[in-house]
Amino acid sequence: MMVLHYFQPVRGRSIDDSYPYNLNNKQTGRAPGLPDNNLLKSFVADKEKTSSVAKIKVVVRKRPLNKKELAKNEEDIIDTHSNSLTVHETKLKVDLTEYVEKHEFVFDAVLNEEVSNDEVYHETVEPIVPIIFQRTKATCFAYGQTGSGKTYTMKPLPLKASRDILRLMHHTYRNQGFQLFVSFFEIYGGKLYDLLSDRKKLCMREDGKQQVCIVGLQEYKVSDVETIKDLIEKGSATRSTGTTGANEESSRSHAILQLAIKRSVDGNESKPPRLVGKLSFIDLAGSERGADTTDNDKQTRMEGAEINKSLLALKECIRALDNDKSHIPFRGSKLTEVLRDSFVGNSRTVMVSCISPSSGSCEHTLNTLRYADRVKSLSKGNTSKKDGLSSTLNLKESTTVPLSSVLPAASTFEDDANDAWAEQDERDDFDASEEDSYELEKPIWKENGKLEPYNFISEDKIHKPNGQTKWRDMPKSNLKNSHSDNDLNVLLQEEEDLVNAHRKQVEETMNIVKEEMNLLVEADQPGNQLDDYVARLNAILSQKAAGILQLQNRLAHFQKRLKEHDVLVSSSGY
Ligand SMILES: Nc1ncnc2c1ncn2[C@@H]1O[C@H](COP(=O)(O)OP(=O)(O)OP(=O)(O)O)[C@@H](O)[C@H]1O
Repeated sequence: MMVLHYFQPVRGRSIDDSYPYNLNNKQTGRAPGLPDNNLLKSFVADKEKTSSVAKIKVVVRKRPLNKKELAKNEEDIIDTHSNSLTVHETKLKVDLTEYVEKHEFVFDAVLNEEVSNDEVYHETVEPIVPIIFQRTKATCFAYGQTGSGKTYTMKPLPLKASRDILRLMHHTYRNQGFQLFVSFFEIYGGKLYDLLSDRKKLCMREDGKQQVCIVGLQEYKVSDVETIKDLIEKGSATRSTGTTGANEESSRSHAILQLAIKRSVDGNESKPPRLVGKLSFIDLAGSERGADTTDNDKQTRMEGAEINKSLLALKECIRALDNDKSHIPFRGSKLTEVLRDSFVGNSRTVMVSCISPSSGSCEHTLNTLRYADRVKSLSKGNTSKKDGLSSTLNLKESTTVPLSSVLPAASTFEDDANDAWAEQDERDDFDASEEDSYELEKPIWKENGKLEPYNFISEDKIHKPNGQTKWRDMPKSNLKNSHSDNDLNVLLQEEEDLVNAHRKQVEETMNIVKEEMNLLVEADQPGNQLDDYVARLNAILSQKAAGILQLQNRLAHFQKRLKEHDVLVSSSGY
């Protein structure tokens, strides 16, 4: 079956389609660092252009074939066009002759192996930098199998973004009290560690408005690019890496680097500055690492299971949004709790799907592209068109809904916009009778050096409320939530097990078919033993039937579990 995917991009912007804020625009002839202020001002003032930045943008990046792949004579099976690509998958017919199945995908942008990291930045993050000053939270994350180029793609982006943020602060927004803060942490084995503070363990708390706060996370106030570079290098060196078959420097954790823009209230520097906007960069652990569960090493197996869980939870959140569910299971994993901001309110999300071009990675590449397709379909106002032969993994057009309209009581952009500068006051409205509430610690606020850790909330100084912001532990004790979320975790694992069992069954079927073909060839030979033929055919048919029955049972069990989960979720009031 030929699987065709026809999607129209929400907004297709070619590499050269410059907009007023293009600090490095060769066509303007201006040196980098000398932006055209009039153009910048008009751009920033122009709300329409700001809102034209797509809510979810999905970009695919294909890397070149690496030495290992070339040595194995693996072929490049991906053709890229301006914003579409074709995967040429080699398959076997029943008579064992080869044929090529073409899979076509269309995304907001497709970047081929010749595209530089500068161009990746231009296409992905550069358009969202100015709107961070407009009370927006934006997230950029890379997704893809181990060794597909996620880290290679993500690593340069924060530095480029902070360079542009600082330029805006020093030119367009000069003397307006904006400050830039950097933090960097990782999620490893379901736990959070501060990469800028000797991997100090962190914990998450949530306020009454479901705003997630990472307790103990060090934020550094920065005012120059060199310092940011040092911080990024320090954090990256601290990150957990290991070796997989595909990549010697494989990421075993999800790394999250955040650039927060804050502003002092009424120019009063003694008060803690308030958050204006935030840009988060997430380098996800390899999606294929989750499948590393057969590894002999227990540690690696556990890591694989954890990564699996978080990537499945991410998929589940996307599916819940897609299916118009009122309950979005953000609490399925630490990753989705952290990513929550990316999906609610006035947020922008850029997903870069990294793919390997090699024939040996075809299955993983198709999985990555289907995942990207799914995320793309969530885009507000998406006008996806699909061929009648679309894969079942594609989404129904009618299910495309604005993300903010399906979310629970998380704060919306409208809330923020109405009272952005009074965010602190809003938090004070949190019900003081809540148990486990905490006071916001006064910031450790020094101006004597260029690198200033700004400890938003220090774990060891948390104490009971006396009128300031209250925080509480992530509501594990909330039976209603924890019940359905624990159940969800089990369900996520069962879903993955089902898909793996299905995959295995298909592989077994292929082997059986080969055996059958041989048997038929032998049956046509003169002097063939009929008894032997009958016995072997019998065995083959029994093996086929047993495989199908086993998969049917597993499927029936999973369907039952899905129903139970839905009942549980609806009975818990979501
Ligand atoms: N577009 C590219 N151009 C040139 N080399 C690339 C490109 N993308 C990736 N590479 C190289 O491929 C290798 C694997 O890339 P990378 O470490 O970024 O993969 P990854 O997806 O982050 O893997 P993991 O999930 O295991 O951490 C690296 O040596 C990197 O330099």
